[in-house]
Amino acid sequence: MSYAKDVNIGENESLYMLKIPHPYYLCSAEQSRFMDEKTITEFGIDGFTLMEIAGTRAADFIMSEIPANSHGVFFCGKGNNGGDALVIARLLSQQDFNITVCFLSGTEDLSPDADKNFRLLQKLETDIQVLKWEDFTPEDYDFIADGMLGTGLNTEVRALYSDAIEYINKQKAPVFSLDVPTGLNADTGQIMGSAVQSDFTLSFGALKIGFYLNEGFDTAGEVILCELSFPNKYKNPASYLIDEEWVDANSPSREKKKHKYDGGVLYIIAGSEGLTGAAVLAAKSAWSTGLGAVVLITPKGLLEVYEKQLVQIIKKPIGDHDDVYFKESHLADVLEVLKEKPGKLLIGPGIGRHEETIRFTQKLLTAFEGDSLIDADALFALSKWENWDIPDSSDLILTPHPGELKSLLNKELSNDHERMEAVITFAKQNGLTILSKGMPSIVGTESGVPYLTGYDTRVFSRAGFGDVLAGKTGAFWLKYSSAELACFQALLNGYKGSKQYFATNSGSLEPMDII
Ligand SMILES: NC(=O)C1=CN([C@@H]2O[C@H](COP(=O)(O)OP(=O)(O)OC[C@H]3O[C@@H](n4cnc5c(N)ncnc54)[C@H](O)[C@@H]3O)[C@@H](O)[C@H]2O)[C@H](O)CC1
Ligand SMILES: [K+]
Repeated sequence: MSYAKDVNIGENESLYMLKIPHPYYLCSAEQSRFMDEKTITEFGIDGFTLMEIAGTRAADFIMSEIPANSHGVFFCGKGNNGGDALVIARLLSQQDFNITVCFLSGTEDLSPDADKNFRLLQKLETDIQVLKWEDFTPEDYDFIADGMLGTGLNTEVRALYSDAIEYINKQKAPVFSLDVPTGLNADTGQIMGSAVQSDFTLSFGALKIGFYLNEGFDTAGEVILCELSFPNKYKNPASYLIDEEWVDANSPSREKKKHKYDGGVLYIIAGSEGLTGAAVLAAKSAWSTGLGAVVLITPKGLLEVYEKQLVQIIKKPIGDHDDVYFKESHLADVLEVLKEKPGKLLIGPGIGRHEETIRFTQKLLTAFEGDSLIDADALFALSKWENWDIPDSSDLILTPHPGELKSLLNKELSNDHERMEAVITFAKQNGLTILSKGMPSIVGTESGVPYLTGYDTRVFSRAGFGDVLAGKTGAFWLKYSSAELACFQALLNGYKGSKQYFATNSGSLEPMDII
């Protein structure tokens, strides 16, 4: 796509640059205001024109959803968010919609562009009903437009606004929020006292990051981007949305990477007595990507389990017949296996938390001079390790769930915005990639750029999905050589699998359903 931005995905991976189309840029309210202001003052498209474009795009979308002759009520604040609503009200009234406009803070104190649009509205010959919230009498409206507050929200919503929000949230009619659902913090996704529960959020100029954090996902409804005329040079996103289209476009084809992919082995150190299921799921999901060789390294006492369940997978038993978890005494033999062929290591699913296993894990990570994906119980071992001593030449992917992340950082994270900030800092400071599982899942990178999932990840919260994700991430890491792309592909693979499953099934999803 011609309007793509180059993003360097990290020094070690500077082989290629990620091309991410603008629809997947996520901005803060501040960045949104910055683009708006620069376009007006420096580039030279005035705010009134931007408002007309925003309103026109939004009106087109509403008309694609709502039949003409419908009756809509437009709730307007006194800022530019209200101005957007007034443009839409004017345009729809010209298309035979029946329009009621309701002002939350009167009409005396409107922003200059909102005021100009109010005057234009009054010039029309169409019959538009204008009133104040104090005089508002509920009717059966066919749809509701929320133009009360946008990126200008700066505190908890005040009275009158909160009353209107309460009214709107009780209605069955579809709600279109302009730019941001009123009451939602566009940066953190937190609800500022109360917020409009939208069916559609028509986001102007760029998607807001808050739609994907905390309560944002359940508040914003379906998000539609209405592009504005911001020059690309003013676009400086806070984050990016992980999307199939751009991820696939950035993933080198198998043919091109054939030598690397076919040459690499995914070594999996997983499983212990009572937790063999984790090893089975990780190995099966890695194998299902089409990877040439998956090697499961296991304590010898568990070999029988895997011989039955993992027919295609190469098994390397270590230690004695009665060993059912990894011990320090296994270290030399495991390192020998890891030297057999070039590849990457996935360590952690189901290895348990025995003292000896923790020491084994720490010593192995010190001695192994290769790339490692550290998951589950191996993350626990990492969090019990004051000063990690892992070779600088080893690239790392960490895949913690929220609890594991807290132990790793030794820090309380009270919400997803805090989690994102912590992931950004940790990945950058330690020069590694983190796939922080949760809703949203957040990929933190060496370069400091975070990437967010934009779909509902809650279906993956049951036991076993983490093992599947780890197996796929490890396999895609070999396939694409990029830690970031591996995380994106593994996340999207689960999403696609769940969509396929729910297309023909109902009820709950099992980890095996997405392998
Ligand atoms: N993205 C863009 O570039 C464009 C955005 N447009 C629209 O403009 C708004 C932002 O407009 P702004 O005037 O800055 O702010 P708001 O309309 O969101 O609100 C400001 C208004 O609200 C009062 N206020 C703030 N907090 C509260 C509160 N908690 N309770 C009650 N009232 C509050 C404040 O005092 C102000 O008076 C953006 O979202 C877009 O919709 C352009 O139209 C196109 C370009
Ligand atoms: K709004």
